[in-house]
Amino acid sequence: MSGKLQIIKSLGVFSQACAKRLEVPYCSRQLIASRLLSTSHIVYLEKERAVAIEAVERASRVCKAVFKQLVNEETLTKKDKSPVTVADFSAQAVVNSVLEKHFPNDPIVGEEDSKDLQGEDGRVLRERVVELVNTAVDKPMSAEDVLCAIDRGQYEGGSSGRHWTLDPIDGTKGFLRGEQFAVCLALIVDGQVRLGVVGCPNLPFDMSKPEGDKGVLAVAVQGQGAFQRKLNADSELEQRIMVSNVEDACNASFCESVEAGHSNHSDNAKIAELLGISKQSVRMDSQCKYIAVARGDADIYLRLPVDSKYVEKIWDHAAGNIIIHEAGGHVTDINGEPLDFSKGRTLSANKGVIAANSNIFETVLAAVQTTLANKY
Ligand SMILES: Nc1ncnc2c1ncn2[C@@H]1O[C@H](COP(=O)(O)O)[C@@H](OP(=O)(O)O)[C@H]1O
Ligand SMILES: [Mg+2]
Ligand SMILES: [Mg+2]
Ligand SMILES: [Mg+2]
Repeated sequence: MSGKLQIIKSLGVFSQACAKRLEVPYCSRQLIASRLLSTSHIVYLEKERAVAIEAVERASRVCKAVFKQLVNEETLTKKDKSPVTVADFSAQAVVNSVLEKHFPNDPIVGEEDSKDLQGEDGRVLRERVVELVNTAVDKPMSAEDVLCAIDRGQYEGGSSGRHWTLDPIDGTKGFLRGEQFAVCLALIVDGQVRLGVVGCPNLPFDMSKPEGDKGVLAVAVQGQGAFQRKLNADSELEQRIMVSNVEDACNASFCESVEAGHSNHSDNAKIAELLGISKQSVRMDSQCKYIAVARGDADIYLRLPVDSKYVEKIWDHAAGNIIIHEAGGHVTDINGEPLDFSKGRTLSANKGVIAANSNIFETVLAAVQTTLANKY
């Protein structure tokens, strides 16, 4: 099939799928299609999008099941890190085996590895993980299969070809507290993030109804906008999400990590003061912060370095990064540089992260640079 024919064929399916999501009338669909035909960088990842959603939904179910058991056994405050580790490993095995089934040649940069599950020392943990994984996959997996699936995440990443990056539970501490955490999966092609899916099991679907339905799945493909749907719901209906349109930074609200060790709360506060922000920051774990900005619940996400040594990991930012961009916002590091996902497993070319709606981004960046002048 010629390149052009392939594009047209893809667009046919794209507009059907897109129309389902957007619920736009046919004439608007034609407009979308003609706009896409006139651009030179059409990215069409319908299968990848569907598979990534399935993988994230399955893994999110496993995480919720682990948490329910913790609560039921009243072990949440007593246990050490191992229950989380069980969920982390299980979620990574589930996502990686879904990816392997559909894209056997795609390498994966995943946060976890199977070291702690090996040998006699890892037996108890391993058995628990194998049991959990088998509640979430179609074909039974042996212990060896599970360890292998986890270790498919050892890819070194880089600037050429395509690979996935996975954070099976982002916001481990939030997960343990029963607060926000996220299952985050992204596809990187030639160093650029092209697709991101973030499952947020504890995030209210509608922030104006904090006690209402919880569980959000946010998804974006480059050039196709950002959407949210209910996580693990019967309906696949999607709503387009957009960043806020706040124009004056002093009216903005910002979010930051709960953990002061992950983002510098005192520098964040100085920046807020410089911008004339009077609203209290919203503290939240995980890439749920990116989703909060992408759908306008908050206007700014600040992740300022705590020390000069820490290097951010690609799985902590890839999915959130594309969702913000596709929702109409901006993301850079503290120097105004785009996050560079082509350097391997880490964001070694970047320091810190700033995300905001496009209206106020430059003002926020200027305040960050004034506050941090020569610090890093
Ligand atoms: N010193 C540090 N600075 C910034 N991020 C850090 C950090 N130490 C750990 N992290 C990362 O912060 C992530 C959580 O971010 P947040 O505070 O926004 O919830 C962790 O992801 P995991 O929970 O997946 O391990 C971890 O990768
Ligand atoms: Mg993480
Ligand atoms: Mg993690
Ligand atoms: Mg971790």
